[in-house]
Amino acid sequence: MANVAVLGAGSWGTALSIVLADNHHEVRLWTHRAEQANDINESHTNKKYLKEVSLPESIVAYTDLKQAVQDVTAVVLVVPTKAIRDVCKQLREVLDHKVTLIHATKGIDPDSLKRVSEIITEEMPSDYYDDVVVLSGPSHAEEVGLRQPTTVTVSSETMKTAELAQDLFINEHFRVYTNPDIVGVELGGALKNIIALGAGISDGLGYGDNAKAALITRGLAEIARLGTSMGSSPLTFAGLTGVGDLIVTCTSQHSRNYRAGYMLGQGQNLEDVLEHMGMVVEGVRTTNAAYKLSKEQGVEMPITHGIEQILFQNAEPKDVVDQLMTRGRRHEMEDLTNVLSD
Ligand SMILES: NC(=O)C1=CN([C@@H]2O[C@H](COP(=O)(O)OP(=O)(O)OC[C@H]3O[C@@H](n4cnc5c(N)ncnc54)[C@H](O)[C@@H]3O)[C@@H](O)[C@H]2O)C=CC1
Ligand SMILES: O=C(CO)COP(=O)(O)O
Repeated sequence: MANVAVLGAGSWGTALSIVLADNHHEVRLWTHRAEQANDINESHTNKKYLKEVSLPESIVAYTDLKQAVQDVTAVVLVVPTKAIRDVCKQLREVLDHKVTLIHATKGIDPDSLKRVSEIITEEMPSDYYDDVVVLSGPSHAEEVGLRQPTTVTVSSETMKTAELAQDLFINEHFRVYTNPDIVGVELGGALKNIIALGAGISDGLGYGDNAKAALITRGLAEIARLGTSMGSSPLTFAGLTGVGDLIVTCTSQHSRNYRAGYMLGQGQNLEDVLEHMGMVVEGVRTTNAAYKLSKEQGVEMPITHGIEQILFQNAEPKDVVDQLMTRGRRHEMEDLTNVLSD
């Protein structure tokens, strides 16, 4: 069994640590907060981020990054997108051997417009890993922590590295598939958060299931349009990291993006909503990134543009829905065929 460092002790880092501990790996869960490390090591809980789940004793929290990564076989990065570059900078100072480098973060950086694996590749010298592996899919931490059936996908440039990650995580509760389309896997995981904000907004406005089904379906069409324009396979968006993650995030009360959207739909302002959440709502920054990417790639993304207006231009959610509903007429089959032929 392996020694694995998990960097980021939020809800997802903690849930993934449970999966690894169940697979008999020695898990070093790194946090930059001493109080949280004490909570994990003394009471075997992570109260703020994954309450009501008790952690296996083989998960040990560290605040010293050098100690956390000493002699580990794999490093799993699970901090928010905003922190990835900084954590990689710290990691490269202390890592002194080659590891399997995995990330489970879902976002696009609005400044560089880079995917998370691209940021990691920029910051981490290539002699420390073969390829970066992405782990993504429909997987709320709250359910993974309770060992409820969950499926995810791992992806990297080479199948061999993806399979190393698959071996580390797969068990009877947590089924791990591989997919070679790293661009599509990362974009699906990041972009669905925008549509989940929209689904929450729609429910917050009091609209019903028809509206939500429309958002999910037309949201998937625009995710696939941007994804294929950036080199993804359209098929990936029919898989776990595409429609799978879109469904779970748009329909689950666990989703922070959905819940933040709901509060926005009810009329609260963004600053108050984010303060209330106290956990990362990746869709906010990713909306900004996707808005810029859609302009750069010349791809139509009306839902993303509408959500950008609500988040950053003070647009009224109801006006944005009205705008979406009264756009010029479209031919559905033509839209879908364009994605397939891109
Ligand atoms: N929560 C979930 O169910 C899932 C989350 N994800 C993704 O995982 C990533 C992390 O999300 P969560 O764990 O849910 O977030 P969270 O808000 O629960 O926790 C984030 C953690 O990162 C730490 N952190 C923030 N900045 C840091 C820095 N500069 N250095 C070190 N640590 C830092 C925080 O202290 C906190 O422990 C996000 O990209 C999210 O989209 C993916 C799948 C499921
Ligand atoms: O990515 C997730 C589930 O697959 C988690 O989504 P939220 O960040 O919206 O909670």
